[in-house]
Amino acid sequence: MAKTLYDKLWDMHLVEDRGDDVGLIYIDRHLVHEVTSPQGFEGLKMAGRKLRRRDAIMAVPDHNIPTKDTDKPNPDPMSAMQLAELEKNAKEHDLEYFPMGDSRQGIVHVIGPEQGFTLPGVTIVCGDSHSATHGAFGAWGFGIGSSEVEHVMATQTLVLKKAKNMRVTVEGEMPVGCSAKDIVLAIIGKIGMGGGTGHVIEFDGPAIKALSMEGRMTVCNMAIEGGARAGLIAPDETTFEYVKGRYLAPKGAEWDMAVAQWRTLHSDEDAVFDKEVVLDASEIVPQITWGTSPEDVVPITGQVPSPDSFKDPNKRESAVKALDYMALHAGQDMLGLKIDRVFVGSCTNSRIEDLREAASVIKGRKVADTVIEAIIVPGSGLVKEQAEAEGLDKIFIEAGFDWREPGCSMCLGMNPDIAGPGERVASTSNRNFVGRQGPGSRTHLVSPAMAAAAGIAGAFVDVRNF
Ligand SMILES: CC(C)[C@H](C(=O)O)[C@@H](O)C(=O)O
Ligand code: SF4
Repeated sequence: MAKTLYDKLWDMHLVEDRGDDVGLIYIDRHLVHEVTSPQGFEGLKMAGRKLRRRDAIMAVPDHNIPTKDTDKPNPDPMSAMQLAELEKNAKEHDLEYFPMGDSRQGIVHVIGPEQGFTLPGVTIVCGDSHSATHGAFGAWGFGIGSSEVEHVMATQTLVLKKAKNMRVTVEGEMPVGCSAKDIVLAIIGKIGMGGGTGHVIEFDGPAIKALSMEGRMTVCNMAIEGGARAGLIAPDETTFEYVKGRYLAPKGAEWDMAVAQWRTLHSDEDAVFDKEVVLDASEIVPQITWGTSPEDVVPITGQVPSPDSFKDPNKRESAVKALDYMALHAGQDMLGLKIDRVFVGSCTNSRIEDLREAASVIKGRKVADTVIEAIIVPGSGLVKEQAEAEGLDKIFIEAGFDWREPGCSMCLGMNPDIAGPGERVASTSNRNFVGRQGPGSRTHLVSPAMAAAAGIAGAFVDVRNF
């Protein structure tokens, strides 16, 4: 029977079929950060169990760390505790661990791929919802809860219910001024935040295949915001080229064997999907969110919708609340909306290509006087080094942007990088939930180019003619 890529990944990792689409699944890789791992390590200890495979874990601090004054003690005692706990556990279990200041340190979803820890065909989990990012490699990456973290540590397996298959095909060619972020925001705008519920989404089509690995990671990263359990893109030459030579990538004869196997990782021609969605990339306009859910998205040339335009009464009610929280009114133009802060970073948009995209807009210009702070936060120490080798840091600093150390930063209010109440942020992150970037903060999700342009103009502009 014809199989989808997800079917193949499921079958490859099925240890035991428990019937009714439930299976015991082998987990190849486990990424660990300071927020969701302490309970797992503690539980393991309490139960008197050992780590099943220490070599299957890569540990890194990212959420709770500051991105400046990193030589000073962490200002938040709770964060300091979590970080110390991670370090202690990493040492105790002799894990591959990249502490702050190590160039290999960064956001889990950036460093996994960078180190060749993320490979096509593997199952890769993390106590973190954006683990879908790794699907860009044709890896089955998904987020797990704290008790599952412990289960994986102890057994290297999970009992899972098989998800349904969904395919999002993006036809055509992406217009100039748009990037992967605009594609994925447009997809979420179309399918809604529940559109992928119960499904694994495979992204396919010429516009997806044309993306770099960085772009593919941006798309898969946000699969979860469309409700999906995971996002996938079949590996191809672009994937192999990215992976080749990385620290944990197979070498020599093993590389050739691996590539031969990876070439089989695609949906069969006649595979049937439970749900299919098709989009035309050439119709995509730079996207911007207006509300408090990633599905609340419009083209930059659009207006804030009226709550009355939603058929679903719950959606209508949440739109009223969102407009109130965001201090926007129905019919208002997105163009020209004034901003207070810029955040370029997060596991969605902090890779080298994202920084190049921002730099190309920023070059030779200055941050608007009205902007309180504009920060650019590389996803890892290696991204930072690469950006500096290309001189991007100079472009940012000369323009008045703050060039930071790697971490999750202003993506969420778990470290010193927060926006104040009522402040409007042009942000390249993935969630615009109420209070996400600090209590009362107002987030607008955009691409790196759009965020950079907003910083220069002091307001949202259409980067296509900026
Ligand atoms: C802190 C962590 C558990 C959380 C997640 O699971 O995604 C965070 O990374 C986020 O993006 O909200
Ligand atoms: S960058 Fe944001 S979305 Fe990504 S792992 Fe960190 S907090 Fe979560």
